[in-house]
Amino acid sequence: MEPADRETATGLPPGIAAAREELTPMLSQYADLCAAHEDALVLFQVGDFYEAFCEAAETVARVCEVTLTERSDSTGDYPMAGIPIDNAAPYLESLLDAGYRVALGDQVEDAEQASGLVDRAVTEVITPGTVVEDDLLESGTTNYVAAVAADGGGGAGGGADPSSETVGLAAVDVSTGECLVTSGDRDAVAGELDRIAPAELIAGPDAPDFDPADAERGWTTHEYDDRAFDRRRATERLEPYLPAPDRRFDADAELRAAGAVLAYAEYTQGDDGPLGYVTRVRRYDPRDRLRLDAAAQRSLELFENRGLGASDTLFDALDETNCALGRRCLERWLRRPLVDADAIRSRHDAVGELADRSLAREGVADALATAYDLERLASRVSRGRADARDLRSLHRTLAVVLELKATLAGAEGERETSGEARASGGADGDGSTLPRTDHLGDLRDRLDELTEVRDLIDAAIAADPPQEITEGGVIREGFDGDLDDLRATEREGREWVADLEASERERTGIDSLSVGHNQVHGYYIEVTDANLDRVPDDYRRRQTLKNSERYVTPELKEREEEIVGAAERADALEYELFVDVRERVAAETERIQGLADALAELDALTSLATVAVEGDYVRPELRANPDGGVAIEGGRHPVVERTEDSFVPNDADLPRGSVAVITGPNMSGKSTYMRSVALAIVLAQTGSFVPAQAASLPVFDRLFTRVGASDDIAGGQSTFMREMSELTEILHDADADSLVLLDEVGRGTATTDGRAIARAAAEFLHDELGATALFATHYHGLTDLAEERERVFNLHFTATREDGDVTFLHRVVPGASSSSYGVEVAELAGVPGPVVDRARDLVAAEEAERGRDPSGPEPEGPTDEAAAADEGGPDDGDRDGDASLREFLAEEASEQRDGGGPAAGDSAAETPTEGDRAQSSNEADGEAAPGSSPDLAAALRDLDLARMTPIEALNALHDLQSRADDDG
Ligand SMILES: Nc1ncnc2c1ncn2[C@@H]1O[C@H](COP(=O)(O)OP(=O)(O)OP(=O)(O)O)[C@@H](O)[C@H]1O
Repeated sequence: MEPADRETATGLPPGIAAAREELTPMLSQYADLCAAHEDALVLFQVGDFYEAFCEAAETVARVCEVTLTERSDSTGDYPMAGIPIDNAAPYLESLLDAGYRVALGDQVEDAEQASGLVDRAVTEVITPGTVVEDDLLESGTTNYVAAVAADGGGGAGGGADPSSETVGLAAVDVSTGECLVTSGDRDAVAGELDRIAPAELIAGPDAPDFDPADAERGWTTHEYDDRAFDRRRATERLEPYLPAPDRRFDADAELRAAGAVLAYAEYTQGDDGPLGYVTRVRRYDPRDRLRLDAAAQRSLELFENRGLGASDTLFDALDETNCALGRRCLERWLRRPLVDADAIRSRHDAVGELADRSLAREGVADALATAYDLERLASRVSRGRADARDLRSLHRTLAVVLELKATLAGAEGERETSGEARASGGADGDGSTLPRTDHLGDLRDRLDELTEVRDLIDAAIAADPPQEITEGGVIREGFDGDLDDLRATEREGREWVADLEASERERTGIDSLSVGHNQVHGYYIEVTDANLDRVPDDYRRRQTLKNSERYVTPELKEREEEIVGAAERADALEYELFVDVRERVAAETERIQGLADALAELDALTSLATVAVEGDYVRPELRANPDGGVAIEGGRHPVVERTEDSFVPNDADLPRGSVAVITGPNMSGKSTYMRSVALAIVLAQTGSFVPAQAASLPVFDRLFTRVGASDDIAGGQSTFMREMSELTEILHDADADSLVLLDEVGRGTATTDGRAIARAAAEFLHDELGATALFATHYHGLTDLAEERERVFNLHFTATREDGDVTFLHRVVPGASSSSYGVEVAELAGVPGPVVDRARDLVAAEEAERGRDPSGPEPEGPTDEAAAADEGGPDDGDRDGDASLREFLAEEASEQRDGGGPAAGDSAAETPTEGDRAQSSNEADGEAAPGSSPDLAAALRDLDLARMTPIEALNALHDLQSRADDDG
């Protein structure tokens, strides 16, 4: 959106401002609301429509694709555009998507009762982070608005020392009332923001810049009234939410962020005072959870998958939840796996119990599937936005609680027998009652039946009420005596009218006489012209039609007034009674939210149990010894196994603090293997079972991943620089309680530099940090680290060649790979024979060159040769120089990127230039083969392999092949 466009559409549109003095009272009211909401586009209720005027109208017409019309009054003509209130959601969504905040200027008094201009006020400001409308929200995901504030150190322009700075972060989900508060240094808070993934971020005056320049961060950032971040104001703001707020937080920055985010939330909800349903303002410490930053979440494809289908994520593999509450809970759990071993075991207990007892599990799942979104219902009730149908939904969900309790019910004695059942293997068939574990037992206790609320709704609200709450039919008969009397009067009156036709026909002898009703004249008696002579004296003419006359009688008039009066009073009374019932339910918001939490957890656990059973997962044993490592038997990748016909399980045995260097051909399964190990950790610490035959796992505090540049391209932003800054972060922050995954680190630069960086990083991880690490690499020279370092060992993947076909076994085996198979893989992919032959020659030439000229581009050093000698594999020469086709070309490409000059770190004097290299190769080759025509060779050299995805590389090879065919 153009800034100019935003300026004229939000706040007071210039066209209205220009005419401000002459405006009619209604447009003047519009102008006032616009002026009070400078950062929002005001939609102004006029009857059944939301209207906007002048420049704002133009924006609404364009964004919502509605017609731009004109409003003309005595003061002039104004462009106008409107959207129907009944079906506003899709239009509001378009405005939000276009980056607008929308203030709803609603009529706040009954138009019929208003004397003069109807009063209007902004009842809600809809913003991406604070929407509460179900139509605009995804049911299974949380929607946070967050605020950041900073104490000490350097703020945005402060220039002081950022290391002494504490950044406070508060996030609130306005649709459910959840509010989280934490603090840390800049990086920690940036990590938390990635985890929370707010839809909107508001920044305090001194907050560091967390602008999502990085396209992967989806939130919009904007400034909000600085005063909201003031310590005193924030304290006052927080008082209704939690007593003595200044003693509840660890840092002023937390308190100020929390005060500001709630001020903003209140503002968007119409500035009507504290939000009664925000009852759970919780402070947390990020260190109490497994820390997974955005890079780890992304590369492990927890919630997003760029390569495969969008639904091929870990979350999708785990999501067998039955209701929106459970889905959001599971998402929260997966974003913040636990680090407390007892808490993890407790979840495993519950999952195990639910997994063991299929009938009970299915019973729980079926019951939960009928539960409504209690959290959002509770917040609607509390905000006074719930209608009678919402209360009925609440009632139905409370009935589910009874069912669940019955399913989970366990007599006290049964818990004792459960110990025996588990000890004896626990396979007790089914039909036995849950719960046997403390965790499920506690959950059952937390399932608050809320009997009073259920009974109240049942007694008060009609079984199938209309959506509208002002037009009657909402309150059940028998709930209120006065209402019943009024409805009886109305009913009797209508019955009297219904009988009137028959009695008047009899009295007058007019068989065609009829009784009817219309909006304008009310009840009438209609007589055709042919019978007018028989009309009695007490009939008063009301209306003359073409062939008939309509009459009333004094009694009919009286009855009509009685009926209308009773109906109006009954409707008004119903509304009052409804509001009263809603307020009484709202008084129990906290209990309803407590129940919602319990249902959500139960659903998440049931989902994990279902996945465990259906996916053949095993309960991981948590290492009691804090120094224990990872031991997985027959581990699988939970997402890849769903897309591969035959997934090959692999073992993993990683002592604590060890570094596994993993080599093997492209596509052999290195990345998949490393991720399987990391995902087992994430799953286990989330409380899930893991896809393996057996697993014994430690509890890690942090999980870091760094995947090669080509695997992580996001909108062209992946650069070697970024790769290095992520590596820096890992080397800075990882420790003995971290699991680190490094996938082809260093491949975004020249080979010499890349392998040097990879080696140095591996050494540092091992020597200085003691982190447990998996390190996949094509730099075979790295494998000799195993000889030099105590806790470094090699693993590799192999391929077999049979009848010219290479088959990837996807099986991990100890030791270093003997070949990178780069050229073979190229051949397999269909690269033309002459290109493959030429590549082999180039490999050989490079090795020969290194052998001849010790001052040439840096070989791996003596350690490489030692390893090669030890290994004695079939392709020892390969290992020495990392001379796969791919790397050679990558080196070429990176040199070319650097302007055709020597790669960084190489000696300028001794590195051949691009031209030299091409020439010498041609000379070495003698006659140019068809495939090595200068064009083709140049095209091959031009390929920027370090920046290509495998598919792009294959396509490029395909093109080259076609060209070679043409040449040939
Ligand atoms: N254990 C396995 N069982 C079956 N198929 C597997 C297994 N591991 C990997 N694969 C398949 O092989 C493909 C390539 O695996 P992966 O990306 O892990 O290879 P890689 O060795 O990391 O490749 P590169 O070095 O090119 O990055 C996967 O997409 C998957 O389809």
